Amino acid sequence: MSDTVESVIVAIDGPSGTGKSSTSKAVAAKLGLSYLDTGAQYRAITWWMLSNGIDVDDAAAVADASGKPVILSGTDPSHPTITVDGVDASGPIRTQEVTSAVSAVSAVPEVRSRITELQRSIAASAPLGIVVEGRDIGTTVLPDADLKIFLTASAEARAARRAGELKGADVAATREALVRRDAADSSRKTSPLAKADDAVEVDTTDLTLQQVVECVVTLVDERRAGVQ
Ligand SMILES: Nc1ncnc2c1ncn2[C@@H]1O[C@H](COP(=O)(O)OP(=O)(O)OP(=O)(O)O)[C@@H](O)[C@H]1O
Ligand SMILES: Nc1ccn([C@@H]2O[C@H](COP(=O)(O)O)[C@@H](O)[C@H]2O)c(=O)n1
Repeated sequence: MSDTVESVIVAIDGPSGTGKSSTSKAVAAKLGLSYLDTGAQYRAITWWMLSNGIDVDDAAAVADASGKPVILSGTDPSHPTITVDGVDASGPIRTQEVTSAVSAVSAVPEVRSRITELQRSIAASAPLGIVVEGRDIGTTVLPDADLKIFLTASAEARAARRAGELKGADVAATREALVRRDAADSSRKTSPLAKADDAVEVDTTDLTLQQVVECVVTLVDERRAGVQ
């Protein structure tokens, strides 16, 4: 009998604020896997467009420029990093300006094909496996993932979580902004936010983060043991 553990690929998708990043980082850390935040990559390319004077509502201009920035993602779950042209982008990609513009940029097919290629090559080179989180990982980026999870939560719970993070933010305005972003991400033509047919749906509304992490770790263990 061998002691080697086979590499595993876990895809975690879902709308904004459902807990994808927190869950994915914790699961990857617990299982010794790499971690990739694909939303950070779309934010990074959006930040580059804004910084370089590209009109993000001009899809042709965004498409033309989409090959220019060099985006690098560090995949250690305890210290994920992202750089654009060698510059640390982890702070700037979280600004309101980027959050408001990212859905327009991520809807451009040339942006998606470039970032998807990057994501696949990162996943293929993860030594022990990887947890990749986003909107289209199970449907488009890694359709052969060993385990696909689709996280959901009520808009109220998600808004309360986000408003708690952005101290003093108005919950109703936060709810409206995340519902608007989800609608844009779900309705774009190219690989919209969607649950893969074979994904396990986990409603996190009434679960603590720890409960969600335990649930996903159990599902990974079951897949590794060959349980369906
Ligand atoms: N099950 C949970 N219960 C309570 N709070 C949670 C839970 N999961 C995550 N959170 C909190 O909700 C907030 C949003 O979580 P997180 O950033 O992981 O979501 P996300 O799905 O990655 O969001 P986005 O797609 O917008 O990046 C964070 O403050 C996180 O600590
Ligand atoms: N696989 C993905 C991941 C993200 N996006 C786009 O990026 C935005 C930001 O994502 P966060 O997870 O950081 O909130 C998101 O709203 C999508 O527009 C995507 O298209 N595909």
